[in-house]
Amino acid sequence: MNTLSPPLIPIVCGNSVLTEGSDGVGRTYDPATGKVIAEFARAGQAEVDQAVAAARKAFDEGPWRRMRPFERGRVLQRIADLILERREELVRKECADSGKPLRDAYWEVDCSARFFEFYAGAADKLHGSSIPLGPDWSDWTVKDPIGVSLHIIPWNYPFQLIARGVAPALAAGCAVIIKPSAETPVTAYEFMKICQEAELPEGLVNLVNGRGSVAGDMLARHPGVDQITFTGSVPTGKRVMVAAASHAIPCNMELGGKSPQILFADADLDRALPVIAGGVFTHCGQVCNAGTRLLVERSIHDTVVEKLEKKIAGMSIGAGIDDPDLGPLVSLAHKKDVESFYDIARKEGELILGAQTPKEDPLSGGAFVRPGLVVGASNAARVAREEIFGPILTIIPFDGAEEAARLANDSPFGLVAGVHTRNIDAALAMAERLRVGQVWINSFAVGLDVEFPFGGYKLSGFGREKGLEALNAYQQIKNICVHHPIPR
Ligand SMILES: NC(=O)C1=CN([C@@H]2O[C@H](COP(=O)(O)OP(=O)(O)OC[C@H]3O[C@@H](n4cnc5c(N)ncnc54)[C@H](O)[C@@H]3O)[C@@H](O)[C@H]2O)C=CC1
Repeated sequence: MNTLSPPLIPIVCGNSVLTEGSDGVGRTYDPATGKVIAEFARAGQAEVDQAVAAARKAFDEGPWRRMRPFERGRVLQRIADLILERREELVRKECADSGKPLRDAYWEVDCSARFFEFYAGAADKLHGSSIPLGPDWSDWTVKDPIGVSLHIIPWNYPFQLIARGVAPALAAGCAVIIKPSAETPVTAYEFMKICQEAELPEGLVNLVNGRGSVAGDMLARHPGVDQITFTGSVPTGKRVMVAAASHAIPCNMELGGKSPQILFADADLDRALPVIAGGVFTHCGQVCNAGTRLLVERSIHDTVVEKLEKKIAGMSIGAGIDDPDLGPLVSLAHKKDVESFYDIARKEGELILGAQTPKEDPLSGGAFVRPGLVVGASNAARVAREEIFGPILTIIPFDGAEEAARLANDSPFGLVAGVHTRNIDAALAMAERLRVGQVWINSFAVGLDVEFPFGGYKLSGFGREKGLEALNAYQQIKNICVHHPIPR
């Protein structure tokens, strides 16, 4: 055996582990070094059909949805425990595959365990309601699992986004198929091993690796799939919606954003600026809810730019495993896309720092970029409207709350927003006006945050993940109405 060959990640359909797929073999790279870390079997129609058949059988004939809900909860709790037992191994694998700094990978794995804990506790609390129709009638609702749920996962949080969707789907009684990003398939297979160890029924969770435009599209169109949860870009999300429409199934869409952080002059800058920087530079800006549009009250604009410039000039850049401030981007292809925005920024305003990585730079072999600030660009500029998915913060001044609200809402997206001020009345008034799915006041995307609903307005998508609201995507409501006249 050649011990130097990279490991091969299979497709898993029920109990069948397929090391070959009809769409050939893909490779995944460590973005810090450009080295291949694993190969994976790419699914075509045959494997997609097999995975859907396994999931269908598990849902239609298997024990899962007939189990008592608390027993389903116990299995989910076992998955949470196994994730925490394997924490170190998962963190290292995620670091190497996605490039994220060590502390972000710890967050990702811990958060994933929290999703399973949270929905373990929710499994036996999926109540219906009773509806009063008057004497001689009884009417109530029950919540049925929706069926086979497809999870199309992006590359930025490959493990956590599996947990975010799969945990509520399983709690609700569904069977699932996971389609990881071809950029980051490594920890999805680790998740399958955990499911096996937790003794999930055969076929309840299936793994289909492959290209989005091939395996992803085939899965989304497959008549055996009942629901889709998608996280990724707007153009791909629209393609998935068309595929879902071809067989009239519902989908949950989480499509990213260009989230505003509104900084009033009365804010405590020592508290606010680290939060603002964390909101944009975490995982090198490759976060759907990154706060990449900073709206600053004009009187403090120059001070804020100066302080942020100082902060980002001192940021360390390196391989995720060394836990730098900024790891590499996910791939060299994505680096090229992000770097194109440095040129756009120079045309639309002034780019502070953020130069392209020079050829002689020791980091130039990996997908590294330098963080940048853009000033002097308007809210209509591409750097203020498009999701760059890199470490670039666009800073725009405003005069008064009216203008701040107008600028914040003048975006095709509406995922989250941050408001930084000492005046809680002003913050709450602003929160009311913002057309976004979530408002952070004097904070931004902190904690393991599995408890509250998350999702966007406008192009950021629809449907809600996380919290108890997420369960709605995986259940359908059945109404039962009984006429039973009682002799009186
Ligand atoms: N909102 C978010 O959290 C994310 C947003 N993005 C944005 O998307 C941009 C491009 O990144 P990509 O990885 O190319 O994202 P993408 O949106 O193309 O891919 C997301 C997932 O969809 C799958 N996919 C692709 N085409 C498909 C199709 N026709 N049918 C079914 N599934 C399909 C991919 O294989 C992957 O698993 C990024 O630069 C970023 O702006 C990327 C990742 C996460």
